[in-house]
Amino acid sequence: MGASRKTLPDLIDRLIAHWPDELSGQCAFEVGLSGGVDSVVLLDLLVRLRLERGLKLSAVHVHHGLSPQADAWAEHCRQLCLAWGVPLRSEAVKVEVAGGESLEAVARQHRYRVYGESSASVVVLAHHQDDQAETVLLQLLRGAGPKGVAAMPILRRHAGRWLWRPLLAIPRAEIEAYARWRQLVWIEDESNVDTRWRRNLLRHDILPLIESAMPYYRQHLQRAAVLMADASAVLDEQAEQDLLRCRDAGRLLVQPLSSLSPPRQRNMLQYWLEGLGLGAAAPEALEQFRHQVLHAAQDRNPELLLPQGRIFRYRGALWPLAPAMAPQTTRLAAGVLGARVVPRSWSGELGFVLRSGGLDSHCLQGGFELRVRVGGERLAQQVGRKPVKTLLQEAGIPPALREQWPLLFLPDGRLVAIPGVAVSEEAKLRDGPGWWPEWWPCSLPCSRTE
Ligand SMILES: Nc1ncnc2c1ncn2[C@@H]1O[C@H](COP(=O)(O)OP(=O)(O)OP(=O)(O)O)[C@@H](O)[C@H]1O
Repeated sequence: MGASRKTLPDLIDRLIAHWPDELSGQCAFEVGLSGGVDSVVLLDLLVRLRLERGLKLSAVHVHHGLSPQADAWAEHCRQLCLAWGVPLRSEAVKVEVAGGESLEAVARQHRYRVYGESSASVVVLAHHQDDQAETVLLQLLRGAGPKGVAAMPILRRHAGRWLWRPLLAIPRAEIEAYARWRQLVWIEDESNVDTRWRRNLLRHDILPLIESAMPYYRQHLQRAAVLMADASAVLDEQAEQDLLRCRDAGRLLVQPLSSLSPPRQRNMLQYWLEGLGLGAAAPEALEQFRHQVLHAAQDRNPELLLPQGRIFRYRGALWPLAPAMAPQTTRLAAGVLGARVVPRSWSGELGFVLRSGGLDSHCLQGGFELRVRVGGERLAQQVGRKPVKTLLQEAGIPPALREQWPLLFLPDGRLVAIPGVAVSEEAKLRDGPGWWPEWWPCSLPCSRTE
């Protein structure tokens, strides 16, 4: 095509003009470098800006080992980075598929994990406007809701760093023209022409037809994505507010849920599920469950099976249940008071809130232990010592969760609390608020801290 600098608007100006304010103080940037034209262009642009912007630039290549060309890509990235003086992190990953996941999805999970291990504060990816348009359409064709159709944001947080896609408003054709103008060298991905993949089918057979009638379809789909991102954010805010009314520690109360309109019930349930980390439910299955939760007879315990666990109704509340984890006795230091921790080997999260009837902080000073019930334990109450089993039953804890419910012991072997259920009369603070231990069964894997 032979575009010259005069006829080709320099992408670098666009990059500078749209540099996000959020990144103004950041200097360590790591480019996700596949070796394909998009990420080679992105790296070239940032190399050109390196001095002017004072960037500490590096790149990361994830070696999936899936394609016959995988070694060639890795080598190409190595040579390119050597020539441009860019430190390269090359990470080999083993892509193994289990239980219905696609190879691409697992490879992507590995990539994002590797991005999350970057020492840079900003990871930069080369998705462009055509990628975005394809993603929006694919999400619609899969029957996605606002969150899916919102597709990729230009900037978002990922594992404590920024994930930035500065080329998202640039069409593929402009990126390729730039690459030719700069005489860059890249590797073509042979799988990009295989129209057995839905994305490629869209790219090669369907979108050219759409373009002939609607040349601005990319911008319009990008606009739709931005509108959907707003809609999705508003729905999340609504769900947060509704959860405040319905959530009771780790469970969801059916009574306040039933007072919401059906769309708000669905929205809040979906949002709650996303936060639990048990995997997503198909909207049809969730709707059926919602209906059963509201209408099934009191002696029934309707449940919703999820990829990594289940949700069930028990005595007027919805409970999440992750697969049993064989909890082990776990020592925790007093430093966790006021924080939330996910103890290793326990599928749940422990937290402490200050409230009347809570534990005296003095008795927790030397730390404490979480232990699983072995049977016969008793907790001091106003009148005598009550069996732990009875207290769990009275608190409405479902049988399946009682076996995994933690008991809080002091190092000297005294039982002082059943988190979320009761504290010992002997360890209670009498004058003023003390530490009330709370237990949220089921937890987000990302918040695992102990
Ligand atoms: N092997 C890789 N190593 C490092 N970064 C990569 C690799 N593959 C892709 N990337 C980064 O991700 C960008 C998008 O690549 P690609 O379109 O292949 O990914 P995708 O799977 O379609 O998108 P997503 O990452 O959103 O799932 C690339 O331009 C590059 O910045």
